[in-house]
Amino acid sequence: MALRTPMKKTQIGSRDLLANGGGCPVEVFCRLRPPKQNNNDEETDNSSSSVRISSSTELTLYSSENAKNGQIRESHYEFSHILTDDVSQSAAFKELAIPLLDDLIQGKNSVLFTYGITGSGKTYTMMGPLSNPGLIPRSFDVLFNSIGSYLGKEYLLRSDRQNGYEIQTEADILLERQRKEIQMAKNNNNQRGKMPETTNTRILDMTSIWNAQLNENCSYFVFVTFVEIYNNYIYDLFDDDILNKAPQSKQLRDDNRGRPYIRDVKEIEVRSSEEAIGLLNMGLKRRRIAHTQLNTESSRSHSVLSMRLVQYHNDIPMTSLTKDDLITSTIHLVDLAGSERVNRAKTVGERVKEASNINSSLMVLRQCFEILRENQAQCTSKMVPYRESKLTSFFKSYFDGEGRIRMILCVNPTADGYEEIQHALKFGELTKDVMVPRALPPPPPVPPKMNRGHVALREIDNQQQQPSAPVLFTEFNAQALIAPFPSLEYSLLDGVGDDEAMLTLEQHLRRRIDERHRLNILIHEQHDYLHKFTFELVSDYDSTISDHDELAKENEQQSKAIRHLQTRIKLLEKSQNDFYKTTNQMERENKTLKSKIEDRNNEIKASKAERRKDKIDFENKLKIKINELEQQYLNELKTREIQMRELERQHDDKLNIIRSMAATANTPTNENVYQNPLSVRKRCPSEERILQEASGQSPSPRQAPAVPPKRFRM
Ligand SMILES: Nc1ncnc2c1ncn2[C@@H]1O[C@H](COP(=O)(O)OP(=O)(O)OP(=O)(O)O)[C@@H](O)[C@H]1O
Repeated sequence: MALRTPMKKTQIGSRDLLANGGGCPVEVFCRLRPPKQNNNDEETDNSSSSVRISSSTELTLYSSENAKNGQIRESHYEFSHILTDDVSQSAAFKELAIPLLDDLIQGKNSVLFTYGITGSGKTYTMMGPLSNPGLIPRSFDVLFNSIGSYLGKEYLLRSDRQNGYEIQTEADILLERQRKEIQMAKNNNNQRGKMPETTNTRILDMTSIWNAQLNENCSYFVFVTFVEIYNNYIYDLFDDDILNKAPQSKQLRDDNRGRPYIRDVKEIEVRSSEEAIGLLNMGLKRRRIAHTQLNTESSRSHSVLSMRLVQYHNDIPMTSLTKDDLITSTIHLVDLAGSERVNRAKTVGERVKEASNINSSLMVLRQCFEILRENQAQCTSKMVPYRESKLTSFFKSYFDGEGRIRMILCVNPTADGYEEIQHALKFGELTKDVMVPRALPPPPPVPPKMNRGHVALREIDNQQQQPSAPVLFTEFNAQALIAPFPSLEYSLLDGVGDDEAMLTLEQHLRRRIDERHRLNILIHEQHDYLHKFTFELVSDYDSTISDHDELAKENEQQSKAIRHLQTRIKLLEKSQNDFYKTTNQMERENKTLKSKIEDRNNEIKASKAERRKDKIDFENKLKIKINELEQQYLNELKTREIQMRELERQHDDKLNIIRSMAATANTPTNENVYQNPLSVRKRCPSEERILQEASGQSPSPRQAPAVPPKRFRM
């Protein structure tokens, strides 16, 4: 049984491989960002440095501000290749990613980092805008242009979430398909009414890779994972959990071959580049939402997109396909967080913690490269501190030769300060000098020749195998090795010279030779079995040890957390006691205040009752007074009436006198004189006055009766 996954054990020893000429350098590319077109751009104004390219691999950095001694500062750097600011996205992709995709199809692994200060163009290089896509979208395009016609049966493979794949039965495949269809229907329902996202404006890369390893007789499967490392915690961007206010971080584990993987990470099979980009956009959207919820910045985290290609030879019938027949290869595309220092970014509070976490993880990356370089240059074996950050722990096996490492150093010469650029360039140059063991090519994806009998046998084998039994050990046959070997029959030597005896001797010797040959093969086979068995045992042992270490670490961390929590509980208990005391005190004060309020309320009630009584007294007095006044007025009114009547009567009298006088005046004078002696008598003064009034003369004004004004007392 062949172990066909292209994995090289880390325990083999990177130094041995390097010593045997199996090393290859970390490739570092420098990509310069063009200045912004806008002339008012602040970045251009603040420029304190400039870059001059001397050749396709060398550049010089100048400072536009003089150093203390008055000299212009300059420093010189060399890289694997320099991509000037006029290099297009498509050209950059061809230079940086096509060789890695070629490796991927050949079953080899690789990792590509973008490193640089914030705003230097890392995300532009990785993702790019829709109209000018970067490495990730183009990689998906080109991968599917190349292997799209040879995709294997959908859902045949499923990630076991432990860095491997399970082979699904027909029933599982059907179930999975139904599950996905239901999910899609749900999504469509949710999407109904919403504006569709505009993905149709994306420019597609039509490049396709052909290489000798692209075997048309193979079936290919593409899986994707997308995670971010933020504050030294790993979060799965495909996990719905990421949208929670407190998303769960994922743990790193070593698989049974010593390769680190993210436990329980969601690995999704994709069938086209559109599907992959859709997923990627969903991940980025979730990342933005999660960071908005947590009030953090997404550019302060490292993001890792992993594309995994799984292949197997079509000659292997699906029913007898096993995990060992699968060849897996991966490209990790890593967009590192900005490498600026805390002071430069003017960070405060939570941001300082973020910045120092970023700095420390980038610092550990730098230290790993530094120590690797030192170990290689001086033949020392200093321990490389991979485990000090999640980023380096995850890529540990790459430093030991699991695959090719490339780094793109992004630089914005017109905006970033001289020292910051110098820092980044120095890191790039240091990295370039590091050698990593060359990844061993995987065995070609050609299946062992099997006839129908073999296949049938294999299926019977599969049925008989206990799932938990170590497969290789069951194949070890010690009995066969100690089976009796035909001994040399010396009696046959007696007949030497006789043709027949010679023939018998020859046959006997041939049998012995054949038997020896068969035994040799058997020994080799058994040796191989034992070797692999031991290898698996060692791997198991290593992973158990690393699990144990991890658990011990976790245990220690949890004990620390428990101690911390106990201290907090004590503090909380103390403050709770204080709180109780204060509450009791306040309750007492509250009671006193309540009784005071009650007294006051009683006083208020009494005073209200008194007032009400006063009011009633007053109203009664008022009524009496009003009655008195009414009586007084009525009396006065009566007096006036009497006076008026008197006046009226006097008036009538006067009128009568006037009438009689008028009647006297109209009769003949003599007769009247004789008949009415009054007509000649002298008139009294009142008659005189009445006469005057009647003849139109104004009488002297009469005095109004002097009535004093009445005053009312209430
Ligand atoms: N090669 C380039 N050509 C044109 N524009 C570029 C290039 N590189 C970067 N830019 C522009 O520069 C700006 C900043 O780039 P980008 O967001 O990629 O920086 P970054 O290094 O990823 O920053 P951060 O660390 O904050 O994520 C963007 O507007 C981008 O469009």
